[in-house]
Amino acid sequence: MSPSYIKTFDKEGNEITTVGLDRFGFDSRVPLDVLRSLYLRSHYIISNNDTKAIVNLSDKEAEAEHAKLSSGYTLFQPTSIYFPETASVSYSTLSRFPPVKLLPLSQRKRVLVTGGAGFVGSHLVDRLMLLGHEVTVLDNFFTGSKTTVSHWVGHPNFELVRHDVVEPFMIECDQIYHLACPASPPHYQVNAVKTIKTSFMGTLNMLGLAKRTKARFLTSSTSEIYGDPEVHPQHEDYWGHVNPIGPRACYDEGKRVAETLTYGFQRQDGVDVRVARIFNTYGPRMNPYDGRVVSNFIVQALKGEDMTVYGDGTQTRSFQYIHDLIDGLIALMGSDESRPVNIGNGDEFTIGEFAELVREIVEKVQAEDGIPHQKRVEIVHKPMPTDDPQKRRPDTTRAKQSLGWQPRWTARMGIEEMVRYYKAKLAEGDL
Ligand SMILES: O=c1ccn([C@@H]2O[C@H](COP(=O)(O)OP(=O)(O)O[C@H]3OC[C@@H](O)[C@H](O)[C@H]3O)[C@@H](O)[C@H]2O)c(=O)[nH]1
Repeated sequence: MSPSYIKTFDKEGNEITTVGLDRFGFDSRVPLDVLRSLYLRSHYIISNNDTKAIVNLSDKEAEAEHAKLSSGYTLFQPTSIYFPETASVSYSTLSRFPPVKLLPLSQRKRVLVTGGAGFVGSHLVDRLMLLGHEVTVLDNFFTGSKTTVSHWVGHPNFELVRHDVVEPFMIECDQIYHLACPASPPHYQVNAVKTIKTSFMGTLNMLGLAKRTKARFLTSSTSEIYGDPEVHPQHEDYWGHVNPIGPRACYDEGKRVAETLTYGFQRQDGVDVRVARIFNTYGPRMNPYDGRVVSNFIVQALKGEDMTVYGDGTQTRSFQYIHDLIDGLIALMGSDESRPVNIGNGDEFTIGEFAELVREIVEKVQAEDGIPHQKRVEIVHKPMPTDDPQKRRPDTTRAKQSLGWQPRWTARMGIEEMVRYYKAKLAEGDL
């Protein structure tokens, strides 16, 4: 079956054609097709596993394939041509940028996104750009990549700056989304001192900037501030259960002190703050070697390798799709809610169950694309990492009451889209 038949339905069974919300006098909705056209490039859209057949599509055929998924937006695609004989890629710049809203100056915000070239940041940048804002991305490219936002380079509303937030940065802006920090346990543990320095000094610098410019400041906190929780599900008034000297502490405690700093600046200096506690999130543009569970499982299953469950697989997580998170972040920034808000999906899985779900979805997508069934991949067990939380599920009552926000994407729908994204990267030789 070709991707043209992909339809995405929300938890109530209604088709999802737009993402974003109409809240607080601000309509942040954009068509899903437009977003997809930014992360599923034309040669990524494939209908079989024969790499030569894919790359030999003429431009017109490739556009037609792509149009099935992102109807009407092929004009705005960069053409990246893969040459299998030499394993090289030829990139072109966009001939035209996707149309962005023409906002009156009074509504157009100057938005700074730290970590804007990361997984979450790049999806936020896509939204803010399409909505007509002026966006500056700060990134040191430690875990982020220029390719995630390269489709906006050259646009008059967009600026990309290589900068590490541990150093001060000056700019005039109206809003700051502070996302900069490695988020995957193997990445944030590889240089623990740098991680805590980023959380502390990076947040200090950005709060200083918010104080000077009177910008509204949103910091990306995490479910990890609850540690290995004794309260389930986790609501925002729970203070958490964190090992302050364990290998995860650089991140958990770093984010906790970032929250403390944020509310210090609010009380002391009147800075207008927002705190999003983000639960496990996945989606396209996650680095395939990021090391977190969703990307690991999908890439392993696609490559026919053993899927690695840590421990006995009875620990739980609740996974949210990237578009739901971005809806929540934009709604929170626009709202009057200055208390911390959990942004996450309440659908909880044991990691063992989740491995089986991912395996089943990968097999389904492969069958639809005519890939002959090979040997079923095995699920194997590896040692449990130290201090790995045993359970995690957000209580999102506050997000519902204060933001009118609830997640719409089911794990099945989100994983299926992410499988297609990685499958295409694999076919291109990019995995
Ligand atoms: O290959 C793998 C990877 C991970 N896992 C397990 O899957 C669970 C989830 O692990 P992840 O690494 O994806 O994420 P964690 O929940 O441990 O941490 C995450 O929490 C929320 C965010 O702030 C961060 O993105 C990240 O720190 C853990 O129990 C982990 O042990 C596997 O079983 N196999």
